[in-house]
Amino acid sequence: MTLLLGAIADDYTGASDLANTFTKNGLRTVQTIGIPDPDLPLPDVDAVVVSLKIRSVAAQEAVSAASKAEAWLRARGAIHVLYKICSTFDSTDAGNIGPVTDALRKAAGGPVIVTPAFPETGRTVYAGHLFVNGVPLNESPLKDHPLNPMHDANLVRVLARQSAGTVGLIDLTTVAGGPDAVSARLAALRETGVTTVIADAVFESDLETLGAIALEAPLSTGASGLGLGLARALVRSGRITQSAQSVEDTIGPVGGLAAIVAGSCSTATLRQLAQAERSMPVLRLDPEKLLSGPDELASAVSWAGDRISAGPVAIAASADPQAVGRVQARYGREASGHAIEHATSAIAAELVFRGVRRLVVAGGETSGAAVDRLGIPAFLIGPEIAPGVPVLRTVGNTQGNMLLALKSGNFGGDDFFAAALSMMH
Ligand SMILES: Nc1ncnc2c1ncn2[C@@H]1O[C@H](COP(=O)(O)OP(=O)(O)O)[C@@H](O)[C@H]1O
Ligand SMILES: O=C(O)[C@@H](O)C(=O)COP(=O)(O)O
Repeated sequence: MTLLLGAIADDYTGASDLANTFTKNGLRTVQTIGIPDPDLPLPDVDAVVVSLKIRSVAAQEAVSAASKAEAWLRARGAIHVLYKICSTFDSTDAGNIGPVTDALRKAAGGPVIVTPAFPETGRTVYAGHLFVNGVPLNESPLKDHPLNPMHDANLVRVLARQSAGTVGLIDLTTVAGGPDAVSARLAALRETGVTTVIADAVFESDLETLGAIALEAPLSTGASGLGLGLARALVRSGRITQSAQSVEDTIGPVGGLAAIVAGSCSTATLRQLAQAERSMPVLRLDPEKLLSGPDELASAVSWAGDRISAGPVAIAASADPQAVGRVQARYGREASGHAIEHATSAIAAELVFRGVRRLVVAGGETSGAAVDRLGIPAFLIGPEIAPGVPVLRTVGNTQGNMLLALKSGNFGGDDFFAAALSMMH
């Protein structure tokens, strides 16, 4: 397999978001789960997004996994590698955006452009500060994230705390000045020893400028907005010779039963579950019971078994910040997160065992755990359900063709679940 653009995503929902962006912008793209087995039958593509589950692991583990993925992508011809992070910069002072970018930039030089801007979903960066739907990051729902609550909107500061290098800023005026202005600013920052730059971006045109400059370097770090800029720059460069196949042709119906499993506690997911309750059976798991033994899991599977042949069902661990806080106070943040991911992934696997072939999973970590448990090695990218969330078709899994949607916690409108199921046949 040869490719032009490589990406390493720090979680699986983020990977499907980026793969969707690449596809929409003209690149034939496949999403792999980790480094694929050499025997896995993958189509010819322009871009591969290697999905890792490294957003919330120890920094050294993240660096090691990302470095191996980068070596694999470069060995297959990637002229540029994008380290795909969350558009809400999900991380802690221990990492992992800084440590992974530092490790990958060692071979790549710098300064490396970093921007989580993704205007289509309301993520903009101005004066180095991240806004989520017009609200500073630290005032947005991300302040209550169960694993990485974000308390500082100043990304230069946030990245500096988790980076061994020196972090600078390319401001919006410079970006609006176009590629030459950005290049000149990068050269000036390089002279002063800056290794990594947060780049402002408010409009897609800003990301086109940044993508064009980033593509001239071996590495960048960002969300789907930067992915859009890179993809468009690559298409403009004339190096993409075949048009991306119509996404509807890529997938096709799979039949089977349908279900939703949710572990995301994001505001958007909570609203979507409330809306789903009006049209389908929704089981709210009791996290305390989930954490204290196998009974809650078994009764969830039996609840679904009684209903699922009549139509889609949803099973959710999701809870509001107060309830999440109570669980975390009792069991610890990481321990409760992992235990609930374990439970939701076990439920997803049981549902698939009972005939579910169309599965929507809400939550990044939740999706990672479920996809790993199902042993899915790769996905083809189908039509977009909502910005950042495509229909995915499995490749190389033992259960036969399945359709999945991996929904990032904060993505999708209130009717997302019904919209997703209506596109997955
Ligand atoms: N009721 C709950 N109490 C505490 N933690 C929970 C609860 N429900 C889910 N979680 C955990 O919260 C985390 C949500 O993260 P994730 O799946 O990445 O969602 P998002 O995409 O919204 O960030 C997971 O680790 C999940 O297991
Ligand atoms: O960039 C984004 O916002 C998404 O692609 C993403 O990574 C979201 O992560 P989760 O909300 O944890 O799914």
